[in-house]
Amino acid sequence: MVKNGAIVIDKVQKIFAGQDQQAAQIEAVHQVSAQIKPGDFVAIIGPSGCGKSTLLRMLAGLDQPTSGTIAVDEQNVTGPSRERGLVFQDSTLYPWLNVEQNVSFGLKLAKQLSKRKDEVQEFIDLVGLKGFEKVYPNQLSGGMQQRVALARALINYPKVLLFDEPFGALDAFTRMRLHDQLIKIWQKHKITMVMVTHDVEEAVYLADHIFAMTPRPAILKDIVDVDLPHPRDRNGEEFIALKEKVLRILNFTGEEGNLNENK
Ligand SMILES: Nc1ncnc2c1ncn2[C@@H]1O[C@H](COP(=O)(O)OP(=O)(O)OP(=O)(O)O)[C@@H](O)[C@H]1O
Repeated sequence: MVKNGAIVIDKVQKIFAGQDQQAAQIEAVHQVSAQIKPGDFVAIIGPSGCGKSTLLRMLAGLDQPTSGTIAVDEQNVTGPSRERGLVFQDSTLYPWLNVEQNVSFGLKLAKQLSKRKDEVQEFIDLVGLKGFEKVYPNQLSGGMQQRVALARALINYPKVLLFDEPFGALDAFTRMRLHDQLIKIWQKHKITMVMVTHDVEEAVYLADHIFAMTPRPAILKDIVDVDLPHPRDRNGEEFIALKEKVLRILNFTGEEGNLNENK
C-alpha cells in the first residue's frame, strides 16, 4: 500500500459566530498556511484558548474553515475520514466493550473483522496491551485507555494521525513511557503525525517540527525544527536549548498566567 499523508494548509481562517446576534464573533484561527511532508511529526503549541484544537478539528474534517483550504494528498478535507485517525485527551472507549472489541469495533462496522482478526491482536501487542484483551475500560488505567484508543486508530492504517493533548491527563512517568512507544510506532508505520500539546518538553521530545502559535487568533508565529535523533536526551544541551527557544517564541517569561488564556 502506498502511504502518503502530505498536508497542505492554505490561508486557513476560522471565525465562530457569537452565541446570539449581539455577541461578538470569535476568530480562532487566522490565515494559517503550512506544509507538512509525509511521515513528518508536527507538534502544535500555543497558549490556552489560542485556537490549536480548532485547527486540529479542521485537519480532521470535524469543522470547516471559514476561508482557506486544507488538503491531504491533494484532496481537500471536507469531512472526517478513516485515513485521518484521531486520539483525544479523553478518548472515549465504549465502556461495554472489552479491549479487543474496542480495537476491532471499526472493522466490525466495515464487515472486515473475520478477514482481519489477526491484525486486532497485532495492534493490541503493538501498544503493549497483550494479556488485556478481555479487560473492560473501567478496569484500565488512563494510560492503558489511551493505548487502546491509539490501537483503535492505528488499525485503520491512517495516513495521518491527529492527537489533541493525548497524554495531558496522565502522570509524568506514564507520559514518558508512552512517548517512547509512540515514537517506535511512528518509525515503524511512517504515519504523518500532528499533535496539539501544551507541553514544550513533549513537543521537543517527539516532533520534527514545532508550530508555535500566537495567542488567539492562532497565527503560525514560527516553526522550530528539531533535528535530534531518537531517543532524545531530555537533559541534553541541545534539547534544553530548543525548549528555551520555543518558550522564547511563545513569549513565556515565567510569570504567572503567561501561558494562560490571553483575553
Ligand atoms: N464551537 C465553537 N463555537 C464558538 N467558539 C468556539 C468553538 N470552539 C472553539 N471556540 C473558541 O475558539 C477559541 C479557540 O479554542 P480552541 O479550543 O481551539 O483553543 P485551544 O488553543 O485548543 O485551547 P486549549 O489549549 O485551552 O485547549 C476559544 O476562544 C474558544 O472559546
